[in-house]
Amino acid sequence: MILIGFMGSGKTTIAKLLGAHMGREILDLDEEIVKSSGMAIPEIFAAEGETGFRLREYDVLKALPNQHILATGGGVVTYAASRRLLMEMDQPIIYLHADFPTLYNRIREDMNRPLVKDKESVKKLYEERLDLYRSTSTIEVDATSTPKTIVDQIMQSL
Ligand SMILES: Nc1ncnc2c1ncn2[C@@H]1O[C@H](COP(=O)(O)OP(=O)(O)OP(=O)(O)O)[C@@H](O)[C@H]1O
Ligand SMILES: O=C(O)C1=C[C@@H](O)[C@@H](O)[C@H](O)C1
Ligand SMILES: [Mg+2]
Repeated sequence: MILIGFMGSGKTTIAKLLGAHMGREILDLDEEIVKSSGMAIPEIFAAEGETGFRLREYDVLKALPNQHILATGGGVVTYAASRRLLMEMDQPIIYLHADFPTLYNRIREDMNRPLVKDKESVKKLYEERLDLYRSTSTIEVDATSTPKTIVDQIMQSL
């Protein structure tokens, strides 16, 4: 199972709960990138730009085992080759959808997300990505409810 969605939609949070609920291992793509590069995400962006980060993200994704619950990074759908890899994994792809104000409130204070600068630019990213999340996913859930409700909704939709 693969979780996609904008920053703050709860991919990491929900993957942990789902993993515990289903007794399955979880992997977090952002964490795997940090492990394999030995750099924090803001450091990768500073040294190599978003382009370098997307290439690393693709390489790590390509090497991951398929049977885990995978929490992706918020921008993985913006790189066509990574999007294709996700779709080829032949797993349910769950899109955690929330409105922009809810997401912005969750991520505004977190310095670990280099693409979160001024509110308008984050909103633009959100709008540009909506169609990508929808066309990449097989299931869409409402990510504004409580984590437990979201997990229940995902379990029912499988
Ligand atoms: N359903 C929810 N209700 C309330 N708060 C939530 C919910 N899901 C996540 N959060 C909170 O929102 C913040 C971001 O969550 P999380 O890190 O899981 O998002 P993410 O989708 O993995 O983000 P990123 O793309 O940056 O990795 C955290 O502080 C988390 O506790
Ligand atoms: O939305 C994005 O483009 C990103 C989201 C995070 O999960 C990280 O993958 C990184 O900060 C980029
Ligand atoms: Mg995350």
